[in-house]
Amino acid sequence: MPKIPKFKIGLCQLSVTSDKNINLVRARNSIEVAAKQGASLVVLPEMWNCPYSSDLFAKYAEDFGDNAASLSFSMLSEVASCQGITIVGGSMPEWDNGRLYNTCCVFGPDGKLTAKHRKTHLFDVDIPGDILLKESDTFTAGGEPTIVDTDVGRIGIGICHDIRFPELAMLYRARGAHLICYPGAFDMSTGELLWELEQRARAADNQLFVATCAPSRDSAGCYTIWGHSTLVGPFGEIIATSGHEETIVIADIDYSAIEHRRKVLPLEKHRRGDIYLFVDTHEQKPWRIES
Ligand SMILES: O=C(O)CCC(=O)C(=O)O
Repeated sequence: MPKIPKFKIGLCQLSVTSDKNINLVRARNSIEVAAKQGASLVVLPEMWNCPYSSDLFAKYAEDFGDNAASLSFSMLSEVASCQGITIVGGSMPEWDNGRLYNTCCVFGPDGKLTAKHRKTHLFDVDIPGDILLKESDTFTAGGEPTIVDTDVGRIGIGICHDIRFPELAMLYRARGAHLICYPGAFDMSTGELLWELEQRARAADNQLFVATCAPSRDSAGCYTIWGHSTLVGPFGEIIATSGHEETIVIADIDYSAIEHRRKVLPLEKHRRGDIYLFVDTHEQKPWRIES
């Protein structure tokens, strides 16, 4: 069990502009307000410091290896330590050795980086008359799942399209995650139908908490964002959610609900591994839990 079984989470749904400095100031303010309202874990949206636009990712990207040069990285680290909170830092475009990644950095209450997740499933989509996007033209996909022990429990990280893959969430559950955080930026075409469904499915199937955080609809970028940052409990129930405008969702998490749900409905015992295979990639790859 984590050090704090009960705590408040803050989901900062931010309006992203084309001015990175403004985005940094807004994100910092929002994190501070969430912390003042009692949040010990704050989650930011996918691409909170850069408009969601393939032609801009490279321009806004920073190299997190050289902390001093990365304004966004330093800001998150500093505000985490000033407020004494854990931050799941949404995602930002990252340069590393000439490659561009869509990356989520997690910071502990001492301001230290505890984990880094690079979006593993890139969003390549072509729905005629609706949406055409090929993230893989711009980004390199991350090669690893990311699970991290924090002051507020064991957290698995996914970014947006990663939520569509139940296998990743199953893996996090198998490794003892209490909560999966998915910074995301679903657009209007798949958002209305699937954003909530995917979150509730990942939470209900795995009997754990799922938190998502998106930019607000008025954000700059190449497509219109659905919004609706949400916290879902281990029975698939929506605990708190938002509309599409800039806001902060503050909600209580009580991890004893996980134990309770798993006791009254022991899905792990019902699982029929004899008729289907749950491939635990732990067998194939050494597993690393960051802390
Ligand atoms: O999977 C989807 O429908 C949306 C994914 C997405 O918007 C993203 O990964 O940025």
